[in-house]
Amino acid sequence: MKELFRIIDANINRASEGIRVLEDIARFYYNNASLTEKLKRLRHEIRKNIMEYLPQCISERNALDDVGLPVSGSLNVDGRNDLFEVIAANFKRCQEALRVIEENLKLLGKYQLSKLYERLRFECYTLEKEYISADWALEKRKKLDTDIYCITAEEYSRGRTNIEVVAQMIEAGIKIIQYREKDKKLIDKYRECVQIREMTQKAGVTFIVNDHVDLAMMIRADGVHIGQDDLPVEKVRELVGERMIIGVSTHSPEQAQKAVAGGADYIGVGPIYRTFTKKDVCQPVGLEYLEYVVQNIDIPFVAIGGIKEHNVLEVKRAGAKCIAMVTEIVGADDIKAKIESIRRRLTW
Ligand SMILES: Cc1ncc(COP(=O)(O)OP(=O)(O)O)c(N)n1
Ligand SMILES: Cc1ncsc1CCOP(=O)(O)O
Ligand SMILES: [Mg+2]
Repeated sequence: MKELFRIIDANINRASEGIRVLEDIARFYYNNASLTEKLKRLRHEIRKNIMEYLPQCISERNALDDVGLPVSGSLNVDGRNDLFEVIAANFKRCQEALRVIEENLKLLGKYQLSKLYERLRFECYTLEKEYISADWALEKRKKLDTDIYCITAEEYSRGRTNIEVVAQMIEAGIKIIQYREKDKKLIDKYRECVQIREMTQKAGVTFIVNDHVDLAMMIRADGVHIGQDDLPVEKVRELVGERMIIGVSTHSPEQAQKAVAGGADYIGVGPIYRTFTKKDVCQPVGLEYLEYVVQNIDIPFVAIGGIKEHNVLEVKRAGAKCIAMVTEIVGADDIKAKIESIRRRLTW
């Protein structure tokens, strides 16, 4: 039975290390004092309660002869490159370890202590929920909290590539960029999106891909924008998961309500004015529909369609906080100067 202490020892370490990873992300990445404190308390509880058996645990420890070591070294199970995956994996690691401790304490006849580790495991489930909600709140909601939503369109970019245009948008301090290209081959869109993902990631800019859910997922975009003729938002949500932003184009109150009910994170509201940028565009919806959205819809929205420097203030005064422009920006002589000029006007 003394081998059971070896199992308990390994799992106390596993659980504490998992919590430590989560604690440091909460502390240094999210600056979340409340979660940091709760995780620290949990980590101390995990270690403190086994103290009386620490001598047995240590004497059974034999890391060098661990038959599991070569196996875990040869499995490629740690290829995580997303913070969310790291968080999810470490909660699982900790919960599994606590379960193992619990079962082995039972085998040793230590029922009271086993119950205590069961309680710690349940605390861990609750903390996971709190942690992930805090993570989403930070990662998702802030992303539409910006004035100008930029959208690419190489055919109107005066010979500049999308990459050059995006670089200038980023330099001008734009915080959200959508990749929208209608006529390129999918493989070319993919290659451009890979580059733009890298540029936006480095600059802390939110990156949305228009139309292609698969492409958005593949390049780890922050979100995807879909139209009325695309797949239903509920189904897109099932595919992309909770972390990705979903934007939905709307042209009427009914469509807005449906998008909200379906779980959209934001809606596009437009076309406000006449536009020639979109080939299959519907009639302008005018400021009237925008005003309906301002008063009745409580998710973020972006006004779009025919918006230029000369009419942007009117759109803002009708209640739009976030305004999308395609040709006015990508077609400008000097993109940075144009953005600065629009921003000055928005402060009038
Ligand atoms: C922010 C934003 N709003 C609306 C649209 C238009 O989307 P959709 O109706 O699917 O038309 P296309 O852009 O795909 O032609 C958008 N892209 N972005
Ligand atoms: C994509 C889209 N959706 C509604 S209008 C529009 C195009 C807007 O382009 P512009 O800002 O050049 O009028
Ligand atoms: Mg579309």
